[in-house]
Amino acid sequence: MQPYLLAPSILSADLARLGEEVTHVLEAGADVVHFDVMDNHYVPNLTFGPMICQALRNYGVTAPIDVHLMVSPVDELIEQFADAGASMISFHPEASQHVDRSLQLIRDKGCKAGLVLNPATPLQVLDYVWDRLDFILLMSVNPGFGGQAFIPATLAKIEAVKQQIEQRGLNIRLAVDGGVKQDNIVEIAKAGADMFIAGSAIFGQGDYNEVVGQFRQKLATV
Ligand SMILES: O=C(CO)[C@H](O)[C@H](O)COP(=O)(O)O
Repeated sequence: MQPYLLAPSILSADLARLGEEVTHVLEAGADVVHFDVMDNHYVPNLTFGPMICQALRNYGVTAPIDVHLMVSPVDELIEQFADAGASMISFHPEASQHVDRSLQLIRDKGCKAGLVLNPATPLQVLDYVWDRLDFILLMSVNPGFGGQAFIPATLAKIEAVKQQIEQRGLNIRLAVDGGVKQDNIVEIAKAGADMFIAGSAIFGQGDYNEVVGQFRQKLATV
């Protein structure tokens, strides 16, 4: 497993120039494109559908696209995003009527499968589906908007999930999303995360070589 993955969230990109923005951030050394799908139902905001994912593939983006579904229900969009070029797909357990089936569907469609836990979601939702998971995404803000502050209680949760992954001897990536910045990424990595989703700390912050380089330098110290 590649040690640390940096996944810029396009929620904070200049959407009028999305193809260029994504290309630049990948050229600067980002690993994964994080795609926040919001339906104005599960969360009070509305963003991108599968057509935009397909448009990025048509534009020439070959990096993994990580689709975070903040929608309910989930199954139809799992199929559509997989067909549109997604590489990783995650959803919130409370948004699916049949979590086990939705996770299986993601793998059946050839993508990596993940569950997303909100800050107040207990870890018990992971029981009985550990073997269906390629990654777990811990939200460190409440979902729906970029630019929020990291919730400090998430650090203990990252440690607890990491411990369970190790105790079970599983090969599951642990991603953290929300309020991830240059000044807290080391603490988040030390707690056990190995994938970092950052929107407002990357897009719109000037030279992406410099910004992505700062994140990389911080991670190199862990
Ligand atoms: O899932 C999200 C919001 O629901 C975003 O990915 C997340 O908040 C990243 O944005 P920022 O880095 O600005 O906090």
